[in-house]
Amino acid sequence: MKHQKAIALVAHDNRKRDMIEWVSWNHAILAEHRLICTGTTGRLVEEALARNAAEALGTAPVPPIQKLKSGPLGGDQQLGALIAEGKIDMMIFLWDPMEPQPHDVDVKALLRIAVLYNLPMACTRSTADFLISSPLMKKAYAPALTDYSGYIKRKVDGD
Ligand SMILES: O=C(CO)COP(=O)(O)O
Repeated sequence: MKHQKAIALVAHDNRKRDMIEWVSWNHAILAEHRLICTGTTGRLVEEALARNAAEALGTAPVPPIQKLKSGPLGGDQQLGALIAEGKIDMMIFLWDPMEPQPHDVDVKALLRIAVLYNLPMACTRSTADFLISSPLMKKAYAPALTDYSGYIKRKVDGD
């Protein structure tokens, strides 16, 4: 991943306030990167950053924001596919530990694929603070990937 990072932002409904506060607080740093969000999170993030930018009289630019579908409508899966394609550099995913989601399987799949690809990922605001303030944010960085070639070449019934 290069200096400018593709940062995925996702928050469940009970965590959206946290996400909005976090992006507002980190507006200046986020402005140096690209944001990819699930639908509703993206709309709220965009509105919050636009509000901030207006208050700062245009001195804080709003970073480019790509909005995927809403999470339960396929957005989590779209994001998972982008991770598998190597198009996401890090993810802040504030998921709700107190309420089951209609798309629990998609949430689990997104978390799994992020771990599979050794993606820098924060699921709490405090970890997000550590990630965003890491010196690695300003550098190129290549997460070590597990070699799955043995798995890909394995013999299966029918080979
Ligand atoms: O459901 C989500 C993540 O699992 C988030 O989706 P929204 O950002 O569209 O609310």
